[in-house]
Amino acid sequence: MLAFIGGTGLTRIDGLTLRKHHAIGTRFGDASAPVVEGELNGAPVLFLARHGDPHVRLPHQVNYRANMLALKEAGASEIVAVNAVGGITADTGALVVPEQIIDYTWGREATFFDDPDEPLVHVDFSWPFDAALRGRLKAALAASDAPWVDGGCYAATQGPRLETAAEIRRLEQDGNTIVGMTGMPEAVLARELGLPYAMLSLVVNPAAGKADREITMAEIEAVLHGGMDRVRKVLATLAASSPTQ
Ligand SMILES: CSC[C@H]1O[C@H](OP(=O)(O)O)[C@H](O)[C@@H]1O
Ligand code: HPA
Repeated sequence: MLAFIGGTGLTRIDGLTLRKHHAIGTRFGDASAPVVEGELNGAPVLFLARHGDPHVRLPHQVNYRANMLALKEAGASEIVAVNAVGGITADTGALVVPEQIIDYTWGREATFFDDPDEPLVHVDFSWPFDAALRGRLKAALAASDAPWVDGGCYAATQGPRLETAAEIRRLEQDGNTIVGMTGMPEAVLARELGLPYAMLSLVVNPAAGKADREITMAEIEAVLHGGMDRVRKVLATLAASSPTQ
């Protein structure tokens, strides 16, 4: 089943008809919220609120391993993760389907291979996002009237504070185009579980130093409101066009 992870501004999906809740405890603890199973645009889907419902867990407090395992146990066969991001070179309001990711987080539980008695696998992560799933996501975006960007690199920072202007300059020199706090270890855990994973990122503010003003939650929330409505439409188009599994 196609699964969605919603982040800031996407704690629930309007239009998702509820079938059941999976309250799954994993060997790593509980997921942020029960996994919702339902129907979106006539298609079966799963949904998980990354930060909980209501949104209570900060990015460094999310139990990413429990979230990903709970989705797999609920029947996820592929995952589209939605993120709010700052724009380094991408414009505010744009939807981005990144092609690469760089991990600047620290101290997070970032692997399932933590048991010395179990065989260790060094997963290939050259191309962190699934090409076929990205392709279907891009087709859904092309059918929408939303401005969107194909490609770019997501910088995963530790948070919960926003970055300094100097940090953003460094991230830009590294080749990053957008910045958020949750892409890692989520993306690599999906890879370790063998789940195709792609990200749909909404640019909610110019990254630090990219506009001549401070970043305020009020400006972010103003963009989130309309932006997540566009995201919901894209997800509904994607669900309806996805092979049922
Ligand atoms: C200023 S909002 C920061 C918050 O929003 C993003 O969350 P998510 O990726 O779950 O949409 C960002 O990573 C931070 O957690
Ligand atoms: N930086 C990091 N994460 C974010 C930002 C940002 O500017 N905006 C939304 N999430």
